[in-house]
Amino acid sequence: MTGHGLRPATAVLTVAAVRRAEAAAMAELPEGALMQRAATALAVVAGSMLREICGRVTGSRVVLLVGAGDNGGDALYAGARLAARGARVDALLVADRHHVGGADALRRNGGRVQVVALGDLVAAELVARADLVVDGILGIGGRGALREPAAWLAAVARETDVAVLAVDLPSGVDADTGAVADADAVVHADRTVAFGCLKAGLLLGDGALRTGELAVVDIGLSFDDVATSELVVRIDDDSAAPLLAGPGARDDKYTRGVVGVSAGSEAYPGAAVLATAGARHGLAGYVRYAGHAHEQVVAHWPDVVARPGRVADAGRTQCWVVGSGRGLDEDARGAVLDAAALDVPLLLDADALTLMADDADVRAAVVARSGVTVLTPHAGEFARLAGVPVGEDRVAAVRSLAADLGAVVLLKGSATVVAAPDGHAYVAASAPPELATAGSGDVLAGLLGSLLAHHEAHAPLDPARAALLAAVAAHVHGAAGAVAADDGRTVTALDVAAALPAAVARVRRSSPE
Ligand SMILES: NC(=O)C1=CN([C@@H]2O[C@H](COP(=O)(O)OP(=O)(O)OC[C@H]3O[C@@H](n4cnc5c(N)ncnc54)[C@H](OP(=O)(O)O)[C@@H]3O)[C@@H](O)[C@H]2O)[C@@H](O)CC1
Ligand SMILES: [K+]
Repeated sequence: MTGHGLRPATAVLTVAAVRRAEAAAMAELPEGALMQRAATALAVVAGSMLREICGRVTGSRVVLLVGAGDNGGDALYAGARLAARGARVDALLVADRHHVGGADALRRNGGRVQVVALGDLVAAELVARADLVVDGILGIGGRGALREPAAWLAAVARETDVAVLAVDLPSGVDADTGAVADADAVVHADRTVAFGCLKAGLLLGDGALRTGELAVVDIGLSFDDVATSELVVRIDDDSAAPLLAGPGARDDKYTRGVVGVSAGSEAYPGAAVLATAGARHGLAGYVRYAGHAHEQVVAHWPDVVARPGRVADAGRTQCWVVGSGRGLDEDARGAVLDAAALDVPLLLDADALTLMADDADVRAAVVARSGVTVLTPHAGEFARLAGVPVGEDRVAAVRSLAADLGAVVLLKGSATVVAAPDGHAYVAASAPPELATAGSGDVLAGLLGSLLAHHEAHAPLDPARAALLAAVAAHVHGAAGAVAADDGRTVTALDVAAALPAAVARVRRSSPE
């Protein structure tokens, strides 16, 4: 795959791919043009932050933390622009070398440049009293935790609560994984301006917690030559909207897709209610339920056709969802094996994943399937399936398990990562923390199964498209969480399900380019 159709806000590139895209762009442009684009965009965001913080740029106090590389260069040139607009700009050099052209530009516009040593109280005072600190210590060239004196100044900024704008990436965060080697030696940004594209470290792991509000600026990088293995596609409203189109005038309930749900049990009827709640709003025209909680399901949702029998006898569907609260007994095992034997897409969640991890025959039956299989583990279930914990590189871990099992894997988390066996990978990173509530995953499973059934009814799914739909479902689920949590409301899984129609409508309203 190539990156045609990607935008800076949806393309998540590895550092190696950024470097190549950067080199290709530079070869076409005058010397330094990319850095000037980056610095211009950075100065615009810094200017708007300063206006929010102190009403104007003129007379505001800006401190640049400047490392050895081009990240520091961006900060220095942006600082020069702010100085030209009347800001009092101090650059604190924290490495043994710096971008000379950037420092000269800053000086020419009236800014000050000084080298800082560990314990330099004048520098600490400048940071503590600044209206805005610009973090140009490390960008995509950074490795590991911040060194001194940068770590110390970052701590001063954290402790004094001064506003921080990170250049490209909060320094101390691993660009490719979001790993933070030392929680005491990392910048905590209020905003981050990323250049050209996203990096996984801005969305995943501890990095996501240090990024603050994220802006991605177009500096003219092309994504045409980015390999699948170097790319993760971030799902936003614009990319999700085309996959959420409503029914056509000629559709009936069957052509819209039939989704089957076998979730819940006598012990856990709630999971059945929640999974079917999600399935009712995922575009399928018909929801079947097969399992022991059929009475509770019908009591909640009269539109769901719910029966106590086996999956194999439930009638035709374009996707089965099996797992949540279904249990681990022989009957539940039979439901997984029945569904695995059908050639329609199959989504396995929760208990079905535990069965798959613990029972070699179940695992073999799932791996041997010809139809598309989607697995939706949380981190604990992932570890049981993979035999190792997720680790710091979530994208690599998900790609690896997807390839091993020949299945689409959706790893739930504050950002949800999805990969297909061929390496196509997606991230949905807009879910509010309120989604971390019991039963929310059951709603997601039903929603995704319904979306899979709907699309399968129109054209047979391949794993890469199923992975895209999985990420779209996670995005819509996140949007529903945000709708449910609006105005500070508390959120239960049923509230998330109830908010799905409004979330779908919100995403549909976005107008792709
Ligand atoms: N991509 C694009 O299109 C564009 C990119 N642009 C910008 O360039 C940035 C990348 O610049 P870059 O390559 O110079 O790397 P950068 O991150 O500034 O510094 C790395 C230096 O820091 C050092 N160092 C490493 N780890 C360290 C640590 N833990 N603690 C302390 N020091 C550490 C390491 O030195 P070493 O230790 O190896 O001697 C190395 O020299 C990018 O993020 C973006 O802002 C834009 O200008 C235009 C378009
Ligand atoms: K930075």
